[in-house]
Parts: sequence; structure tokens; C-alpha cells
Amino acid sequence: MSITLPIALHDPQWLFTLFQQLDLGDRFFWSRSVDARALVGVGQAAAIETTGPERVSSAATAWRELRRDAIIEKISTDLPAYTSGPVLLGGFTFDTLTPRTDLWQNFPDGLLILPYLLFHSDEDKAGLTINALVDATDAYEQRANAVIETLQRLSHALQSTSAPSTEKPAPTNEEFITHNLLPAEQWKNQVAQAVEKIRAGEFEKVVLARAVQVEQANPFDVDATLQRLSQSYPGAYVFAIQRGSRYFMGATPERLVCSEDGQIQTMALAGSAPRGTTAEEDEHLGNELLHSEKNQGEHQFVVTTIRDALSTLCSRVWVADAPHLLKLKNIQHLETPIMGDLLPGHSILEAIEDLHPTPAVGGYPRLPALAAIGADEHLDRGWYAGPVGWIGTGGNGEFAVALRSGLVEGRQATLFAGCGIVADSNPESEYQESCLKLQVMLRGLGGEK
Ligand SMILES: C=C(O[C@H]1C=CC=C(C(=O)O)[C@@H]1O)C(=O)O
Repeated sequence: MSITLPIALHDPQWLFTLFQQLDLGDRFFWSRSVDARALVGVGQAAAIETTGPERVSSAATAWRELRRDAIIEKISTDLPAYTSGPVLLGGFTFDTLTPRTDLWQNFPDGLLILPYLLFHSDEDKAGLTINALVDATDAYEQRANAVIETLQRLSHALQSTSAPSTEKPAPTNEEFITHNLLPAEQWKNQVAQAVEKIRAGEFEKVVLARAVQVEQANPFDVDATLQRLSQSYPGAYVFAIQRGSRYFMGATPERLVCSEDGQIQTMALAGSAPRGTTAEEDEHLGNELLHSEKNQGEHQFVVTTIRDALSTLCSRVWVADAPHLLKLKNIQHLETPIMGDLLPGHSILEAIEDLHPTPAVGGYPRLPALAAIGADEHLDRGWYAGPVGWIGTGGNGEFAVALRSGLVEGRQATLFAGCGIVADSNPESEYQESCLKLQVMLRGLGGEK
């Protein structure tokens, strides 16, 4: 049973903090400041957990079953268009080839949660959805009273606390102790070996990732981290998924797929350069990136693969003629927007199944590149570089690729970054590029003033 009520627009960060105080269970955060869309969930009315290579298609089947007998009420027409009604939030692992370690305990291969409460907003409307799994034996009056009591507590919390400052939280004064999971020289050797394999014709591109462990004396402040990320990366998808004492969170620039009324939008994002310290230097670095054969090659693998994947799912596919620059705070990328008209009967989960992993996070051709990642990377990627996002009714939803991300627990965090390796990659430059990508979460956590 799912009921959506209109609610006043509120700062989603604030709702995230209030939901902690209500003590209703794990929290979920999703927002992209530029399109003013946010979803903030708490608690669990139902969960779909899947395993194995079929983790996405099994989730699609389970979601169809869960929806089949749903009673869906919308108490107004003045509600956000795509996020009203039951919405599942969650994600999937990057792959199911690499053995999982303790690091990703409680993050199954596939997990989509129907939260107990979901605050959702677009530019000018907001809604609060209350979900509950109810069966014929339920003491419905008691259940209804529990919901009323929760809503009263939420309303009280909204009235009695003031909205947090919209200022970006200052960096913490804490000392970070950082530790490469794989020593830097070893990672660079891996890159050099991948280049050899590419030159020997084993595959054409592979994305190799690395992880850094960060520790400080006091627990990391997850709420302040989300606020820093949202303010520093307004164009990024800022997300957090809590599983007990752990949060998987980040600010990723890469949309995997957005589906609205049968229209899907995706992008090829690959090829990187630092930002300049002056406008001239920045323009120069951007022009170099646009004209770099190495980066254009790395990018084209992604464009071609996405176009091919969409051709079986869509009646029409539109790909921009050439990539443009996506300029982020400390790094710039090549980006090609791609759109398509989904064939009737297809949903966002089918699009994810076909698109993921794109060569922006896996490689090209897909299978030998994934085998090389599994054999050579020595890293449990878990949900890093996997799809994270939400799905609503009618096949609508949005998923991003979980980059610029990390797993945060108490005083410790494990942060991830990867780089596309092609025949003319240079191990030292790739290492430097991975450091730029890691900076997103390092600064988010309050480090690197
Ligand atoms: C794999 C990552 O970035 C991808 C997205 C943009 C640019 C990339 C690159 O230039 O290598 C990567 O393909 C990461 O941030 O961990």
C-alpha cells in the first residue's frame, strides 16, 4: 500500500538529517541540484534482494510482482510527476565475477528498497510517500495509528528544528591518515601490463580502479559530507545508501540512464584532463582533451557500445555528433549525450541490464576486459562503478554510475577511482588522474582544505 501526500518544499539535506532523528531505520539520499530533483528515504516497507549475473532482471521480475497487488493512492494532483507512488531506491554491484569481501557486507549483488517514508521533490512540488506491506491478517487500525504517530513526529521535528544553514560546511580540522590498498607502484605496474595486453591485441580498452583507505580520529560526518558534495558538484548525482553503520556515498557525474514516459537519456563519459588554474590554462587543457587521439579513442568505445545496446531497446536512437567538455570542479571529461525512444513494454531496468557496464567503467570488448579486471585488479569493487538510483511506476526512473564514491563507516572510509586504459596510456598520468577523481570524496569528507 502506497500513499503520497503533498508536502511543502524542504531542503532535502534537512530531511535526511531529520530522518536520522526519527530513528526509523536506514536512510537513502539522491539529489542532483541542477535539475532540482531529490529523493530522501528512510526505513524499509519491502526490499528486493537479488544475486548473481541475473541480478538486474531478477529485480525487474520481483518489482513487477510487488506492484501487481499494490494499492496506490495519491492525495492530490499537485505532486512531483515521476516520483509519486511507490518508488524503489538502491543499486547493483559492478559485477558478479569478483569474489565479495567483508568490505561490502550487507551490500548484496542487487538491492532495491521500498522505503517506509519517502520525501521527493522537483523544482516546485514535493510529496511524502508512505509505504507499507499489508496482508489480510494485519491489525490495520494499529498499523494506521503507527503511521499517524510517525507523521506527527515528523511534523513536530519540521516545526521545532530550524533548517540547516545553506553554507558549505568548512573542512574539518581532522588529520586524515590515508593508505593505498595497493601500493602506487604496483597499480602503475598493473596499468603498464594492461597496456602490453592491449598492444598484444587481447582487448582494446580496460578500466582499472584503485582504492584508498582514509581514517581520522572521530567518526566522519555523513550529513556534512553530502552537503559539501551537493554544493561543490551541482551537476553531479549526490547519493548515499545506508546499510546499518555503513554508507555508500558519492557525487558522480555519470548518468547511466534516465527514463521518463518512454524517452531515455544516457551519455558516454570517458576521457579526462585536469582543470587549469587560470582561464587560459583551463581552455588550453580543454582543447587538448577535445583533440587528443588517445582520449577520443577511449571515448568512442563508449559511444559505440551504448549506441549498439540501445538499438535493440529503442525505436529511435539519437547520438550527438561529437563530444563536448563536461567541466567539473577539478577535472574535465569528454561527454556525448545520447537519447532514445524505448520500445513499448521496456523499462529502465532492461536498459540497465543492456547498458551496464559501459566501457567507461569496464572496457572494450566487454568480456575480455571484465575478465582482465577480475584477474588483475585485486580489488573488490562492490557497488563502486555499479548502477545506483531509483525506479518508480510506469518504467520511469533514473540510475547513475556510482563513481567518485566511497564506503564510509565511523572513522574509516574506503574511496574508489578508476581510469580508462588504452594502447597509448601512460601509467604515471593515469595515476595522477585517479588522484583527481579521489579528491571528490576526500574533500567531501572534509579533508584537503
Ligand atoms: C572510472 C571512473 O571514471 C570514468 C568516467 C569518466 C572518465 C573516465 C576516464 O577518463 O578514465 C572514466 O571512464 C572513475 O571516476 O572512477
